[in-house]
Amino acid sequence: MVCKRSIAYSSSANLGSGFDILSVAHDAFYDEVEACTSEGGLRVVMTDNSNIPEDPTKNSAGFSVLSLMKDYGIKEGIILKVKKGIPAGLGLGSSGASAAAAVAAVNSLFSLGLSKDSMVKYSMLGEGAIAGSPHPDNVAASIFGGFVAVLGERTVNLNVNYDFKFILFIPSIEAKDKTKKARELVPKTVDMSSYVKNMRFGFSLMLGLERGDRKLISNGLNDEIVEKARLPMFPFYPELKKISLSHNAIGACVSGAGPSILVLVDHESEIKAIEEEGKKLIASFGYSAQVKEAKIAGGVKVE
Ligand SMILES: Nc1ncnc2c1ncn2[C@@H]1O[C@H](COP(=O)(O)OP(=O)(O)O)[C@@H](O)[C@H]1O
Ligand SMILES: N[C@@H](CCOP(=O)(O)O)C(=O)O
Repeated sequence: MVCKRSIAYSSSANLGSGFDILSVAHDAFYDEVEACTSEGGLRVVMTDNSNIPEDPTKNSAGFSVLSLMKDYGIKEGIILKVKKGIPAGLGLGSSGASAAAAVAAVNSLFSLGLSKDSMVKYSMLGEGAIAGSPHPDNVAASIFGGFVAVLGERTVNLNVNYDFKFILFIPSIEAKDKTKKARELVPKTVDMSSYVKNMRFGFSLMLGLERGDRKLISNGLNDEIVEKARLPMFPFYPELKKISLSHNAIGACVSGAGPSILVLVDHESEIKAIEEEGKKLIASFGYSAQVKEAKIAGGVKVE
């Protein structure tokens, strides 16, 4: 039996107006996957007591590897041992990280020579299997690391020239098939005024990161379309954003499809006040919340 072990970090996708395009990997949590050769077929073993399905067609890691095995004619059996470190269903790219780690481990186990873009392609198929439609942003961040923009079949890392860190508010809201449901709320058409506003936000964020311009980053962390359509899933978000900005956060946005909220802070921000008042606000809506500080993380690592 030959094995390869990989780890992939959590991520926050969309980053305001970058729905299915922008994402960032952070060191808040990570998943581990060990891929070992074995007897015929593919087996997925969840090595913790998470209630995540072990049926490979219903597991983001399993589905991605099944697609890889088919396309590369891999006849040998594989066992995927998935150790979840990223809580599922909370907007932290949990399903995406498992898929990314699994694809990277199998790529190394069979020396397939996949490019990072190819690993994104296969990992996002796993996302599609559980969220109803494949979205590449979480997996791209887990694979490439840092801030990424998924531009079709190619993912590009954004240059970041500003020193900040993240506060993640992680409410304990259980919602089965959360991202699938959230994606059903996204409008099929948008009006030109919202489209133009969102393009402005997206360009502002990317240019702000590149130029190290705090005001541009702050202006970029907004969204007129998807966050608004999904607001019932995280009703505390508008007030939480106001509190964060009142204590000089750089900006705040929904982490992926939520319910977690990502706040960017720096040396000018009153971090403790943001954390304490934000937690109190979420509690006033009837939810407890974990508050976790994090920094930008690197890409998937294979031992
Ligand atoms: N390997 C996996 N890791 C995490 N969730 C998985 C995995 N495979 C399937 N799932 C399912 O995907 C859902 C969580 O993914 P999703 O709704 O996209 O939320 P998030 O990506 O924010 O964790 C859960 O219903 C979970 O059972
Ligand atoms: N672009 C996707 C991102 C989903 O992120 P997750 O961490 O909530 O799975 C979407 O917004 O649907």
